[in-house]
Amino acid sequence: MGRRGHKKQKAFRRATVDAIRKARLEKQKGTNGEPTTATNEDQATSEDRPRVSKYEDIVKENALFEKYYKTMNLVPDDEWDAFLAALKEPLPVTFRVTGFRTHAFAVMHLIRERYFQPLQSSTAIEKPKELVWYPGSLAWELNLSRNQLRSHPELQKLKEFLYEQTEHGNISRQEAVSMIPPLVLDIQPHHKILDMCAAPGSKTAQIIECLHRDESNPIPSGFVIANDVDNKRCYTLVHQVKRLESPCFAIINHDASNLPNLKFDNGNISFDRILCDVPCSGDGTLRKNPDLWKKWNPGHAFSLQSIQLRIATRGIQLLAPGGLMVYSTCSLNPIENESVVAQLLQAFQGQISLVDIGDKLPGLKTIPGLKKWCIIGKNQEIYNSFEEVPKNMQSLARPNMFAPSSDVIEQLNLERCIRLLPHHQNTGAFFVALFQKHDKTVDVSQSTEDEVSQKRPAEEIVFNEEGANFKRARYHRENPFIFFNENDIKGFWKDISEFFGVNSSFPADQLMTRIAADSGRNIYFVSDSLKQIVTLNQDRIKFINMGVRLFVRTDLRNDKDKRSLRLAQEGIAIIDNYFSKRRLQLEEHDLLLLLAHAHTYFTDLSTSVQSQIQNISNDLGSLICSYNIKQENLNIPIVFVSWRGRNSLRPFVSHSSRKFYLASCNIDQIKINEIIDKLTIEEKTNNKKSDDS
Ligand SMILES: C[S@@+](CC[C@H](N)C(=O)[O-])C[C@H]1O[C@@H](n2cnc3c(N)ncnc32)[C@H](O)[C@@H]1O
Repeated sequence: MGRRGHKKQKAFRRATVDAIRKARLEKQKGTNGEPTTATNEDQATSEDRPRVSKYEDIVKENALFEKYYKTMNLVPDDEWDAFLAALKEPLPVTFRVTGFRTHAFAVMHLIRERYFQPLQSSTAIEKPKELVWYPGSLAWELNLSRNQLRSHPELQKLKEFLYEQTEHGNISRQEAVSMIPPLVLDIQPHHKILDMCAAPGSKTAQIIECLHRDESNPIPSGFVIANDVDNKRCYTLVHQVKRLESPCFAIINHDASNLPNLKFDNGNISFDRILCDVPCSGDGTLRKNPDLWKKWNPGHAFSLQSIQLRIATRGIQLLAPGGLMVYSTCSLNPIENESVVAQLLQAFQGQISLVDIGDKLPGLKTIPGLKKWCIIGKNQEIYNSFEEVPKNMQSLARPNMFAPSSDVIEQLNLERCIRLLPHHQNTGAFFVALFQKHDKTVDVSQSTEDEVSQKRPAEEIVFNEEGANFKRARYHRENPFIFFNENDIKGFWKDISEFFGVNSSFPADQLMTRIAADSGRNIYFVSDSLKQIVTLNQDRIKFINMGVRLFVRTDLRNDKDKRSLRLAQEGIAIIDNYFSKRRLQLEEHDLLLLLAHAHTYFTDLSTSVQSQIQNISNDLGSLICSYNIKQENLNIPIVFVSWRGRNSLRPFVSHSSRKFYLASCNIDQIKINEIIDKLTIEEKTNNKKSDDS
């Protein structure tokens, strides 16, 4: 190559790298350093922000983007204008009702009766639209534009309710297309599941819900290991999944492309289901991130393919024979989609194949994966094969980024992948491929040697200041997870279990703290499998969080006194199942009083509850309160913990839960707001009194 060629090549590389660095830096500022230009999950926060005028000024055009996708016939010719127009429109709000089935149906019933019903009579607004392909009628699309909100106060009420219930965890505002990958995985309660790139975690939450689909069993045998390379984003993930109160998940912090085998059951874990939702250039999120219009550049996809391929490759290695792995991106670019899929199918030839998911979700409009694509250079030149790529670009646009020859491609069945296009059902764009590992492939759990080099656990990969090169940084160590030993169970735990009447079948050896059993501030519970996983692997994998909190230590003077442990509301599913003493069955009168006040005197409670309290014992400490709200054909069981003081009862129920319960008891919204306002004042006065005393 001549001098001029070298110069040109250098200049092109520098421009591409600069663009990537800039995009990374901007992304780092916005989302804690994720090395992608967009994720599909920032909706809840970004939509609540006031619209920034700079977004309105953004010119939603990019000649390179348009030429690239038009040339490769990404959408049929006669749909091109609709496709482009949809990409320039803001995305409607979509949400799904979260949580386990009975509860989710109760929330949905309330939303329909209270908030959707009044909207039916209005002709001026768009009615809430069900996402028909989402099971159980639990996912919806809403038009909440400013004009709509202004013109219809009922819509404003719905917005407020959704906002509060999102805080509470009953609702997840999630982009419609992002709900698809967990649905095609067909998750069962016994599955061992890995979520490789999990933060911020809306798909992890969906997976955990599927794992708990049998509500009669609060501790399913399956589990979810949710991983993310970004330490900070792992804590967002903690926040997202904690509210599901499951003892069956663990969060780990590792580079997924290099994830060591996890020891389990005398071997290594091979996962039944894997979600591989890789970092991507994110041009499928243009509707939500309009600033991508000016940033779009083919270099993004070139630079990301390698990590996408490495993560997915590790996923296939960790998949059990017969298991399923879903690969997804919110990118339109075939370099990040079909090209990665094609390379995986060729690398694991005879071991994996694509599952046809076109018809898996009836009502969902999709197009099949592409079998032909091209690459575009910065100057709008189109290349259909590597031979056409000028030398100065050959280190970026690699041969494997092009579609394989037509005879090979026919055997790969790329048409079994699905693409979601924005104009088909008013969504973002998305790509999903589902792999199945053949039954006869070698099971990684049988191998004794780790196949991958293992990273030292106290290190993570971060971007340096320019955002381009990698460096290693040390992060703080997590406290270890310490399980109750025989002495703890025979001594310390015996007292507690007698106090609360804990069923003898309760597996107390699955209780753990982050310090020592008898002095940790919180006591958590994890499933049997997770206990095994953390015990066998915590010296080599960085576990961030796991399990559900059952007890919190209060400030009572005697540290070892059973009464100094308060029951934690987040462990209520386990508590309700195993704890038989210190329980109160409320009447509606009691429930309403307790929900409306910070403290309720015993003398104000129904005579039935007063006598139950007398029968329990004079010991201060936690009580478990239950009530069944009956709504037409629905029965909503409510169980919450409260603290028995000398003369009064104090429920530990958040404001958003109180609002939900009050609404379920048919209390009017205005009245609910009044109640909560008064409660806030009461709580402040109480706090002031205790500060003063
Ligand atoms: C598209 S987002 C995932 C969204 C997530 N699945 C959800 O539904 O909420 C991609 C994630 O991959 C993470 N990531 C990037 N490189 C990674 C790697 N090498 N290993 C693990 N995670 C990685 C990013 O930190 C980011 O959180």
